[in-house]
Amino acid sequence: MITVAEARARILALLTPLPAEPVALRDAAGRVLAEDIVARRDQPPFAASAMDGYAVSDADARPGDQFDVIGEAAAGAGFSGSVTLGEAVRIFTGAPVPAGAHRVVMQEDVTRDGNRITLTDALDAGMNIRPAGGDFKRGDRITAPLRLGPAQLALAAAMNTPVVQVARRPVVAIMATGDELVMPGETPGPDQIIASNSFALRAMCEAEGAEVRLLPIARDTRESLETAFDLARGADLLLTSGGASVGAHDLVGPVAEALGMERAFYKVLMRPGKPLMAGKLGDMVVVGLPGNPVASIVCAQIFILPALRAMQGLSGDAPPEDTAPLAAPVGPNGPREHYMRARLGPEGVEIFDRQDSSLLSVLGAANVLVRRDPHDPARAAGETVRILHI
Ligand SMILES: Nc1nc2c(c(=O)[nH]1)N[C@H]1C(S)=C(S)[C@@H](COP(=O)(O)OP(=O)(O)OC[C@H]3O[C@@H](n4cnc5c(N)ncnc54)[C@H](O)[C@@H]3O)O[C@H]1N2
Ligand code: MOO
Repeated sequence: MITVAEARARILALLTPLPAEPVALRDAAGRVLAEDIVARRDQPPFAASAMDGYAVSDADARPGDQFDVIGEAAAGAGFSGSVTLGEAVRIFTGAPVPAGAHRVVMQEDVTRDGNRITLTDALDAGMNIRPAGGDFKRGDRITAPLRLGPAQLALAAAMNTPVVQVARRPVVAIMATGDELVMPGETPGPDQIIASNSFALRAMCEAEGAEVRLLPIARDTRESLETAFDLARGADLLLTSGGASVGAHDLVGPVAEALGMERAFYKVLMRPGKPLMAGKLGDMVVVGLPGNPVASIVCAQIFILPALRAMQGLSGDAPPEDTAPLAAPVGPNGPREHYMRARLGPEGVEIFDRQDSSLLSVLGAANVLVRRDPHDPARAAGETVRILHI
């Protein structure tokens, strides 16, 4: 059996980075930038007022000083003349500061009588003027690769970029397998349960930028699995769940290999997730996730999310970790790297007693996974452990 790190490296080695495509900025939220965005202008393009008030030329005006208001500068409609000593221009936030003005006095600091204003308060240290190019300058860049969040989208817009080059979305086909499965809302037979894994997998993949195709449930027969593999054609990545173990009905690996899949590995030294399998079928990467719900979700967290990031040009490294003190002691770990369901609270991290990989209720109550090395010894309360936020 290979280690988790080795399995992740082998999956990454199967992947091909996705090509770039142009996308309208309004549709680019969450997409991964494939080419730098270059600012086409300075921001602000002119020295701009930071306040509603009066632009004056005397930067050192004192209480009692008076000015004649000679015009107005609004956002979008500046004042074309210039300001000299003893003069003021009524100005609003975002308006270009007129030539000759060196300070904007807040309107709260003056009284106005007709076209004459009198400074009533001592001036602030700041001039209330945003210099031209103070935010960014023409030629400044948003550097790829980078996932475009709200701040980056607004920055790209301000840089006057209507279209961006982003990595194509990975197309992920998800195939649940098993005679025991029916979809939520259907009526299960006496020996059946409701399929749940695809819902978590779909949500996780979509949150990572993928376009997901949910395939019909494949039954535990060669024919049904072959049909489902056929329906997966064209996907960049196929995720199967279930049928990965060693039972007589666990046919996913054998069918995939009969169809031509080259296997990269089968079985990983981890818990949950031991019967993980990966390979390549034509251009499609196939990852066979274990059927146990928690195992499939933990494997997606540890292997699939990094893979999707790597396909889009981001790092395929292990998910980021944090540390936290244990709220209660925990026994020694076995021979596999263990991802234990736990809850991080003010008292530290509480590892749940029940760690069976079928328990979705326990996973649902968890907000972290505690990652423990193989044969990690028993740990006392207060000792620091590594956690992954989920
Ligand atoms: N003799 C051995 N038996 C098992 C081993 C082993 O090493 N030797 N490994 C165990 C481990 S660990 C796991 S994990 C499971 C994985 O088995 P499969 O991937 O073949 O999964 P299934 O048998 O199809 O299902 C396991 C379990 O999960 C339920 N399931 C499956 N798919 C779904 C779904 N889409 N939604 C909800 N629940 C699902 C299924 O009904 C089973 O209860 O094998 C162990 N056995
Ligand atoms: O290791 Mo299996 O993936 O727990 O239940």
